[in-house]
Amino acid sequence: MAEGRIVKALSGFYYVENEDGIFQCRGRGNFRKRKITPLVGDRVAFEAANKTDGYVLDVYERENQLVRPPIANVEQAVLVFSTQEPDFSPLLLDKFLVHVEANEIEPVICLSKIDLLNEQKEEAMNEAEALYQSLGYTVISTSIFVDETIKMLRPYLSGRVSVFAGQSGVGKSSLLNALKPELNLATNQISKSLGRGKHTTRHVELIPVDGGYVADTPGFSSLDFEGMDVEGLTYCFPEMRKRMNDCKFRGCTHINEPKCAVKEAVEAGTVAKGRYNHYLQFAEEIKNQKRRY
Ligand SMILES: Nc1nc2c(ncn2[C@@H]2O[C@H](COP(=O)(O)OP(=O)(O)OP(=O)(O)O)[C@@H](O)[C@H]2O)c(=O)[nH]1
Ligand SMILES: [Zn+2]
Repeated sequence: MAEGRIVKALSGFYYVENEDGIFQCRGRGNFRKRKITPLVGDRVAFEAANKTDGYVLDVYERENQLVRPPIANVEQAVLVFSTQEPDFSPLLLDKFLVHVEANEIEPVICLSKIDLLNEQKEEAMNEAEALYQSLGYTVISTSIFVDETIKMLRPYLSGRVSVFAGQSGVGKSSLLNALKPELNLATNQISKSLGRGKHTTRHVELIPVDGGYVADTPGFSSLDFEGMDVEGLTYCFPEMRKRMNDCKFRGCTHINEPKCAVKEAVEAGTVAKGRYNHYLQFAEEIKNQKRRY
């Protein structure tokens, strides 16, 4: 018996990679009966029939699982946010960070298209960079036209499974192409709709990049707060997590409670007001979601 990782699933085959190569495998082991669907990213036990084919026998327990796209065991999300075209959105970045934290995935914030910066914008981006770094997040600034910035990103991809995430047009495919030119992914909206088209179903594939794997499809295609409560939301903000024992009440949601350390820190300016306001907005969204069900 051997072990490996599913890097592609297509037409009933699982492509399992390990140090001996890639094996085209069928599932064996009553997966349907056991209600297990092997996913791309799964670590599996398999039996090689020869040097190229085999059978998946068992799926190891998952660290996590994204739904759209379906990928298991994602360790890192590269959150791509362009400084311009489209404009940087702190609200959306905070939303992505919450989703990443909730899934126990390590975020890397990538501020893209820095070649488009003007002086005024540059100042705002430097402030954003300082804020997110102060929260403990890794922030990298990139431009596909500046090789050194792409080089900065490479070490973060090594030895782990990553997805790129971020709104349309921020340059996710362009970055992947810059990291691995032979990928030749279509970039920009127009060439994409002419190319693969809407009606071709895409499969997810893990691509080896710099000693790690990157999904060829962006992660986190939906950002609703389904399944999250407000207390869970507080844990997705590092500045609140850090202060959770400082509030008067256990399980403080930092909204209306008296003697709240988070609200005091916002007043004192040691917790960013913008982040706190986003928190309030997400908490409201969660409450409204509950009311609907
Ligand atoms: N100036 C500049 N333009 C860039 C950069 N990266 C990407 N672009 C351009 O931004 C546009 C969108 O890039 P894509 O890579 O298709 O963006 P995406 O995030 O993959 O978009 P979706 O697939 O729609 O989610 C393209 O026209 C790219 O050429 C950059 O670093 N600098
Ligand atoms: Zn509090």
